[in-house]
Amino acid sequence: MIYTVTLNPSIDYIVEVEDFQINSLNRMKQEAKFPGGKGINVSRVLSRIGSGNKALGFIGGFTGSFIESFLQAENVHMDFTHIAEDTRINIKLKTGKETEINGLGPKITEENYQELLAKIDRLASQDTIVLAGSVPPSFPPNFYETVTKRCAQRGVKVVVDTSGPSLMDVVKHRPFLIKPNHHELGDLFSVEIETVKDAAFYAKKLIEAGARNVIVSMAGEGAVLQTEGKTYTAGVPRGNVVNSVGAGDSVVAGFIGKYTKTNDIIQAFKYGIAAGSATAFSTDLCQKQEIEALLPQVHIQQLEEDIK
Ligand SMILES: Nc1ncnc2c1ncn2[C@@H]1O[C@H](COP(=O)(O)OP(=O)(O)O)[C@@H](O)[C@H]1O
Ligand SMILES: O=P(O)(O)OC[C@H]1O[C@](O)(COP(=O)(O)O)[C@@H](O)[C@@H]1O
Repeated sequence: MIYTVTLNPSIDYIVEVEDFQINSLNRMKQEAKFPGGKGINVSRVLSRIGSGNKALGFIGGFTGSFIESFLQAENVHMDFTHIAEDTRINIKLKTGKETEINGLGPKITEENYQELLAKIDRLASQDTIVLAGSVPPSFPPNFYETVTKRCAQRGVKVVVDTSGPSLMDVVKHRPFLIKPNHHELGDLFSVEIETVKDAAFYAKKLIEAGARNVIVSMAGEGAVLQTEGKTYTAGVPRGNVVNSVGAGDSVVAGFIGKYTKTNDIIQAFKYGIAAGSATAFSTDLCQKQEIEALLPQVHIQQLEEDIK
């Protein structure tokens, strides 16, 4: 079974304003509310592609109830830990450009923390855990490292999609997959990543530090998969980007859902990239048929200079 963990879920409030003016009253052209948070997005896409999964994490208040009802209606399985404060609301402002304002998130108590850890400690070697998104301010900043270490010791496959320096502490515990985008990867090494070759160079550094597979997504510019021996690149499909929120999460879901079924890393990479683009081209997260329609446009190539 695949478990996703969202420490800091959100309602993603998508607001479209035409001709946005600062310092004056703007009226919305369109609005939509979706459950958000990276692990929850991964769970929603996994459910849509028929991969059994369960969403873990913290949920609370009226915002939390909205998320639970929404997920229930989509038949996403959940085992959330309930907290006292409201789950946050993240604003995604579309004004021709995409501006995001993400909330801080509620307080998580020590008791909440221990309840979640106990659930995670029940996972076993046939399971995969996806740790995705930011760590709430009231939380131990090394949480992902702690969980990766504990899970890896029991043979659980660990997937981590987060940013910041804590990622370097995670990789030494041999996670199965990490998926930074090229900005996040660049920030880790204090460099600008502009080309697929740059991305491959720094992805190899993460492999040398312990990660087993690294996907670097570069939005419309393609993606790199670095394994322990080989480097693959993917060209992304061309299309009209409608809402790229959750595109990276869809890459993770498509990859891990396909890999769990086939054990084929290249097919999984291809499916992940098609899922990312299918989400970028739609208002909400992608549907299975949208992913599969894009598959013929995703071309995977192996780069020649592989590491040993
Ligand atoms: N302009 C685009 N055209 C086609 N696909 C895109 C575009 N932007 C994003 N995607 C898809 O979404 C995936 C993730 O996007 P990216 O912005 O790199 O990650 P994140 O959402 O984590 O920041 C890409 O690998 C690609 O499949
Ligand atoms: O936990 P963070 O880093 O604040 O991010 C949460 C946000 O990321 C998302 O999961 C989208 O992530 P991506 O666009 O990177 O795939 C939103 O649903 C949510 O609002």
